[in-house]
Formats: sequence, C-alpha cells, structure tokens
Amino acid sequence: MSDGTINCTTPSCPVGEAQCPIIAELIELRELARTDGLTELFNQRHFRDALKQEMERTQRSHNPTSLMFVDLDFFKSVNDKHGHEVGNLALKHVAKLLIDNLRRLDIACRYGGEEFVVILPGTDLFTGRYVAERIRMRIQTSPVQLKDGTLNLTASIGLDTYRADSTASADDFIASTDALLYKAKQTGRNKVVHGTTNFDALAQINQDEKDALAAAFSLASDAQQETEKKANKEAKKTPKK
Ligand SMILES: Nc1nc2c(ncn2[C@@H]2O[C@H](COP(=O)(O)OP(=O)(O)OP(=O)(O)O)[C@@H](O)[C@H]2O)c(=O)[nH]1
Repeated sequence: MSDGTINCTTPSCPVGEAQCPIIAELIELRELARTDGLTELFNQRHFRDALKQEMERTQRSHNPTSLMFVDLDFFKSVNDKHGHEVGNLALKHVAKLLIDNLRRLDIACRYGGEEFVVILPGTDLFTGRYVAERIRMRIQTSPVQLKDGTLNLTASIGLDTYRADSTASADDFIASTDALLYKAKQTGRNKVVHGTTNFDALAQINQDEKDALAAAFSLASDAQQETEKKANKEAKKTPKK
C-alpha cells in the first residue's frame, strides 16, 4: 500500500475487489483523513503534502506555483455578535465561494480556524494577483444569507509565488506567504498583499490578457473606493458620543 493504492487480491476475500466493504471503508477513511469536517475542503495535512508535490512539479516543469493565505477579517466579532453556528455557516459560505471561483486544479484547503489556503499550480505572481483580487472581491460582495438578514464579510490575503530558481522549502514558502497576510492585516485588512513582482511573468501572457487583467484590477479598485465612500458616509451619519 506504500504507493497509495489498495489491493485486495487475496483469494480469501469473499466479495472480490469491486464490492469489498473493507476497501470501500478504507477509501472513505482515507478521504476523511484529508478533509476538513466543517467545510469539506482539504485539511492542513493534505495541504502540506500537496504543496510539496506542486513545488517539486515547479522544479521539474519550470511552471511557477502560487500560494494564497485567505483570512477572514474580525471573525471573532461575527461569533460574538451572531453566535458560533452563524460563524460556522460563514465559514462554509466562504469555502463554497473559493470552490466556485477557482479552477478545478487549484487546491483550496482550510488551514485552521477562519484561515484558508489555496495552492494555484502553474500560476505566476501576476495571474495570482488577479485570482486573489477576484476572491477578495467575491467575499466582499457576497453576503451570507441569514434568517433575519445578511452578514457581510471581508478577507485579507497574502500571496506569494514559488519559481524553479527558488531555494525555499515548503515551510519557508508557507512562512513568507503568511507574513504577507500579516502585512495585509496590519495595513488595513480587506486587501491583497503579494510578494515581489516578477516582471518576467508578464512576458508569459499576451496583450489581450494583460488588458483584461488591468480592467479587472481597475474594477476591483473602483469597488473598493465605492465601499470606502459608503463607510465614510455611514460614519458621518452616526452621531459622535
Ligand atoms: N464559528 C467558528 N468560529 C471559529 C472556528 N475556528 C475558529 N473560530 C473563531 O475565529 C475567531 C478568530 O479570531 P481572531 O484570531 O481574533 O481573528 P479575527 O477576529 O478574525 O481578527 P483578524 O484576523 O485580526 O481580522 C475566534 O473567535 C475563533 O473562535 C470555527 O470552526 N467555527
């Protein structure tokens, strides 16, 4: 079983490989061991294995791997104000947004608590920024539907890219991306902070793609300004004590 496959070839197996209940149970257990029970995303254990695998792939193929840390802002106050059940609902909601807004080959995981990680195979920093900005915007503009209203969420995102010329270990890559998330938290939240731009990456996409990305960034920044304007208006309306 060392290569991950389960064989049931012993003659004593009464039901045969296809319907063996023990095999079915083993497969289910293996699935459970790498899945987060609440959100059904992959868990941290699977994340670490998958990240190492993608970094090895980068070394072989020279295709970069990007990594995003996505952490919900002020989540403690969601639990405090609405209760743990609503907090759980919000976590499931964000997990679904991640799945709905990523490619099938991207690997979305719950890292722990209100923190998610996404591995973006074959993705350079420039494209990673676009994906991260799209995820940030989706979270901001998709409130959780509650019985008695809606709940708005925002997230801070750290983004970094591993390239074939990098000597970082998986732990280094995780630490550098987490540090960028920390910077996003420290500098205002609801934003993407990324590693150093690799301008070579720009050569990998054509002008149409560059224009589409530029338009998406400008849209994101317009939406951000609009939200800030609304928040300022609300703040002005609230009488000072
Ligand atoms: N409902 C729910 N809450 C959780 C779960 N795991 C962690 N939390 C809560 O997430 C909150 C995280 O709080 P903090 O680490 O203070 O972070 P924060 O309030 O999001 O603040 P910033 O990250 O600095 O914006 C805590 O209140 C945890 O109890 C969970 O599985 N379900």
